[in-house]
Amino acid sequence: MTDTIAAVASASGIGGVGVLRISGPLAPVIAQTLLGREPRERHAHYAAFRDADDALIDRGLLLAFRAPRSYTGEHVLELQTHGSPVVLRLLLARVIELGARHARPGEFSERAFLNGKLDLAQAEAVADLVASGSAAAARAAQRSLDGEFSQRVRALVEAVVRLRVWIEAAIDFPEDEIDFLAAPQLAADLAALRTRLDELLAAARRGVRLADGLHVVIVGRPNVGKSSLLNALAASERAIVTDVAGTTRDVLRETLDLDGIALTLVDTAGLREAADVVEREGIRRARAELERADLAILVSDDTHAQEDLALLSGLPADAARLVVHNKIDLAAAPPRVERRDGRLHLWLSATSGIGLDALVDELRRNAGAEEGDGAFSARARHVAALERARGHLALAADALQRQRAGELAAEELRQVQHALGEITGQFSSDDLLGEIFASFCIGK
Ligand SMILES: Nc1nc2c(c(=O)[nH]1)N(C=O)[C@@H](CNc1ccc(C(=O)N[C@@H](CCC(=O)O)C(=O)O)cc1)CN2
Ligand SMILES: Nc1nc2c(ncn2[C@@H]2O[C@H](COP(=O)(O)OP(=O)(O)OP(=O)(O)O)[C@@H](O)[C@H]2O)c(=O)[nH]1
Ligand SMILES: [Mg+2]
Repeated sequence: MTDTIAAVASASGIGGVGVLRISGPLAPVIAQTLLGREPRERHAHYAAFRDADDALIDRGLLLAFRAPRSYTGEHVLELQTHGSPVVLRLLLARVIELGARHARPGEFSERAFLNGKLDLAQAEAVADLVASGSAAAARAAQRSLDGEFSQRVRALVEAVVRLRVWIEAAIDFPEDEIDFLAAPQLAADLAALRTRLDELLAAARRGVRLADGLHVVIVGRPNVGKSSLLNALAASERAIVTDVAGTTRDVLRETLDLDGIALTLVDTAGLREAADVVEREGIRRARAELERADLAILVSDDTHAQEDLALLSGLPADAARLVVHNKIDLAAAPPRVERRDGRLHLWLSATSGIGLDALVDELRRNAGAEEGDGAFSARARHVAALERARGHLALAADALQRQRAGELAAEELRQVQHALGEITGQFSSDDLLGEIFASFCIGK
C-alpha cells in the first residue's frame, strides 16, 4: 500500500494564498477530520483548520478529489490558506500528525506518471513549464504537456512496430524470406520512417533551445567592443568597458528575455596571445564556452577588420554564424546586413546603438521565435534517445538492404522502439525516474 504524501505546493515566502497538497489513501480521512464531515468531491468547502488541541490555525478552502479523478490519480486533498509560511508550516505539521509524510521533490508528478495520468515527457514538461523563463518557453512546454511531442513519438513507435511485424512474419517463412525483405514497399516504409525520425529530431533540438534558451557566446580580439555589445543587448552596464585591451578576463553571463525568447549571452576575454596568466586563463575559458555555444558572435572592429576576421577559421563552424562589424560610427558608415560564405555579417555600433535592431532580429530568429505555433519543449535526454533511435534505424536499413538479414533488422528495430519508449517512459528504470523527478520542486 502506498503512503500519503503532503507538501506546500505554492511558492515559498509570503503570498496572497498558500496551497497545501496531500495525495494518497489517507487524504479522505484527513479531509473528514479537518472539515468535521465528509467533503463533497471537487467542491470548495470553507473550513476552519484546527490543530490537535482545537486551536484555530486558519480558515480557508478545502478541496477534495477522489481517485482516480485527480492530478496524481490518487485521492487528493488541497487546503488553501492565507499565504503565510508560518500558517502553512503549522497546517503541514497537523497533516503529518494525521498520518501523511513529507513529499519528496516531484513526488506528486511521479505518482501521476506511475498512475498513467501523464507520460514521462509530459511530466518533464510540467517541470519545464514551471521553470520557463519566457513566454515562448512557457508556450512550448504547454504543448509538450498537452501531449504534442508524446503523440509524435508514439506515432513513430507504431510505424516501427508495423515494420517489425512485417519482418518477423518474413522470418517465419524462411523460403519466402528474401522476397519479402526485398519488397519495394518495405524499403519505402523504412525511408519514410527515417525522414519522420529526422524531422522529430530537428524539432526536439529546437525544443531544447526553447526550454533552455539560446546559448550565445560573444568572441573576438581584445578591444573590439564585445563587452559594449553585451551591455547594449542587455540594456544595462553589466560588463566593464574600457579602452584598455584585455579588460574582460572572466566569463560573464547575462540572461535576457528578448521579447519572449530566453537567451543566455556570454561575454568573454579577448582572444590573443597573452603573456599574463590571468588573461590566459580567461582566454581558455572563452574557448571552453565556445565549445558549448549554440551560436557564436564574432565581433570585429570595422576600422581594422583584417586581423579580426582571421579568427573565424579557428571557431567552431556550426556555431560561428554571425559576424558583427562594430564601431561603424567612427567611419560614419551606415548600418547594413550581408550574407557571405554562409554567415551573416552585420555592421553596427554597440555604443551608439545603430544597426543593433537587425542583430536582435537575428538572435530572435535563431532562438526559434519564428517556429511560432507547433513548437514544443524537449530535453537533452530526448534528443539523445532520438539520436540512438536513428542509429539503430540506420543499422536496420543496412541489415535489410545490404545483408537481407531479417533477424538482425528486427532486432535493430526493437532497439529503435526501445529508445523511443524511453522518451515517453514506456521503458524506464528507477534510476532514470529518480534522476528526473529529483530535479522538480517540492510540492510539484
Ligand atoms: N489548485 C490546483 N491548481 C492546479 C493544480 C493543482 O494540483 N491544484 N495543478 C497541478 O499541477 C494544475 C492542474 N492540473 C490538474 C490536472 C488534473 C486534475 C484532475 O482533477 N484530473 C481528473 C479530472 C479531469 C477532468 O475532469 O477532466 C482526471 O484526470 O481524472 C486536476 C488538476 C494547475 N493548477
Ligand atoms: N566609437 C565606438 N567605440 C566603441 C564601440 N564599441 C566599443 N567601443 C569602445 O571600444 C573600447 C573597448 O570596448 P570593450 O567593450 O571594452 O571591448 P572588449 O572587446 O570587451 O575588450 P576586452 O574585454 O578588452 O577584450 C571602449 O573604449 C569602448 O567604449 C562603438 O560601437 N563605437
Ligand atoms: Mg570586454
